[in-house]
Amino acid sequence: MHFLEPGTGRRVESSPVSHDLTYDDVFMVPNRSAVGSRQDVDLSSPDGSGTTIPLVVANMTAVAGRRMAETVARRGGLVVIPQDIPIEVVADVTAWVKQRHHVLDTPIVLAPTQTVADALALLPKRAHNAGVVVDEDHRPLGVVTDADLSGVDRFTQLSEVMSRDLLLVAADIDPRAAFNKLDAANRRYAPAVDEEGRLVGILTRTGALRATLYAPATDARGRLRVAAAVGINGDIAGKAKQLLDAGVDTLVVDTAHGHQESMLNAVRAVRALDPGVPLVAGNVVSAEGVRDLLAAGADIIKVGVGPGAMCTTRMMTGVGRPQFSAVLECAAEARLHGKHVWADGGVRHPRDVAMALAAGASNVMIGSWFAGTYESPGDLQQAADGRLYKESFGMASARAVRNRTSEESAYDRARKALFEEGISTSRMYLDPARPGVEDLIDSIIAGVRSACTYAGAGTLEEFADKAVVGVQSAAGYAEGKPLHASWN
Ligand SMILES: NC(=O)C1=CN([C@@H]2O[C@H](COP(=O)(O)OP(=O)(O)OC[C@H]3O[C@@H](n4cnc5c(N)ncnc54)[C@H](OP(=O)(O)O)[C@@H]3O)[C@@H](O)[C@H]2O)C=CC1
Ligand SMILES: Nc1nc2c(ncn2[C@@H]2O[C@H](COP(=O)(O)O)[C@@H](O)[C@H]2O)c(=O)[nH]1
Ligand SMILES: [K+]
Repeated sequence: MHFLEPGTGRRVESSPVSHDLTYDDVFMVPNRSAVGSRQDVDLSSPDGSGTTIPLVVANMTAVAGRRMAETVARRGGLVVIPQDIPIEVVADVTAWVKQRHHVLDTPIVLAPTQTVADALALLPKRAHNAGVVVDEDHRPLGVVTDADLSGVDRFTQLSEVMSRDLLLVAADIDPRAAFNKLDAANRRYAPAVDEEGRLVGILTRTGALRATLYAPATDARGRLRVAAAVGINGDIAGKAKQLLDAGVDTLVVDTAHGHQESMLNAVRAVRALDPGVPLVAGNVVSAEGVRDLLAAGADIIKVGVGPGAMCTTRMMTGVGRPQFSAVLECAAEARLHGKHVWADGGVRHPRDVAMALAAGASNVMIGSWFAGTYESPGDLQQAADGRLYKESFGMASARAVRNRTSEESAYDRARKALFEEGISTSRMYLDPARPGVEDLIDSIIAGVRSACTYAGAGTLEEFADKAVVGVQSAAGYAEGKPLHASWN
């Protein structure tokens, strides 16, 4: 990456300003490009994590669960299951994700004798908003959607309200053929069945389209990937070993202050296990932090102190660093050692992902933004004005600390409750135009693909190499925003 010198337009090595920068402070100028199509850009990461799009979902309890994990891995990203989840549950989630289909979504399966109330409770768990009613042999009998369930008594059996007019597709159908079939029949989705007619999954029209545009993130055996985090308290090596035995594909050792001795010891302990999967450690924001964590045995360094949407660290402590400069410095240091960094926190627009990649990140972590989707673990709630939302909270909030320390003594719990560095409740509204995490991924990846071609880059490494970044004023940033109503 080069900076743009204001006024001259020359490309220079170092920042034209003497302060640190965050995503909003910077912009990119286009370069001459030989990349003919945005679709030709290869977004797979060089960092060994196996992502085919540079997105990692942050290890936050309000964001990263099994539904998020399968859905994001199917599109090529990776989800980190948080350290607060009991190991047995992480093992279950890992096994479940690894049995998921690459193309078909996991259906909501209902019996004809179940009630409208049962279906209504389950439909919000899927962006496609449909349940498949099956017989005892798992063969589809009908489907139910919101439209079938509204205005009906809640105890009505589904056999009475389901739509029996089924369009079925073969589970192994070519995605493009499936898209055409659904489009021709003017259907939004179809249950997919095996040769015996048993339900395997559900395929939406957009799901079929996406299957032609994305490549799933898969392990050596072709199964979807999932990552998991460990903290730095207790028997870290023991927990890490259990996670590895459960089959997680990437281990993340995560703490607020990643540049502390207990963290370095934790990383050494996990490295000593010879994990055989990428070992991610953080969070730090300086070249020294990167060096020490790499020396302790990390493969990938997680960068970001304070940019997170749920994070109050900077307001509580004054500690942190504007994220663009933090990523730039840390990525440069990691590169000297042949290693990589993940940019963690503060992403609110597709452009932020592009800027993080320009600064040299090999993947970009997103937390809170994805909390406001159907796939996050929380219950879907409705505000007084009718808008749908989910609750989000920080991993260092009183709420998270209370859960994490439930086994500890009353004294320790009370002591730890004092060090709150995150917010306990935030409403993350679902965007009516993009309510599912895949809708957000579509928009982010479209932005990133386009950014690469503007820079003349066909890969992420080329992008980080060729990007030309300038520093802008708040007015410059504001100019880039769209206008949703007239000026006056
Ligand atoms: N990226 C970010 O900006 C931040 C992220 N987080 C996230 O919150 C989650 C919880 O992390 P964390 O609070 O580290 O909790 P952990 O439970 O992982 O433990 C932190 C350990 O580090 C010790 N410690 C020493 N100095 C600090 C410090 N300045 N801040 C925190 N702990 C310190 C603590 O001891 P003792 O309690 O005795 O001091 C404790 O033993 C993680 O997911 C983390 O990523 C939290 C804050 C900032
Ligand atoms: N200081 C805190 N940081 C937190 C907390 N919970 C999560 N985080 C960090 O934020 C990122 C995700 O950032 P986002 O802007 O996408 O939400 C996450 O990976 C953590 O590093 C917290 O309670 N306090
Ligand atoms: K913040």
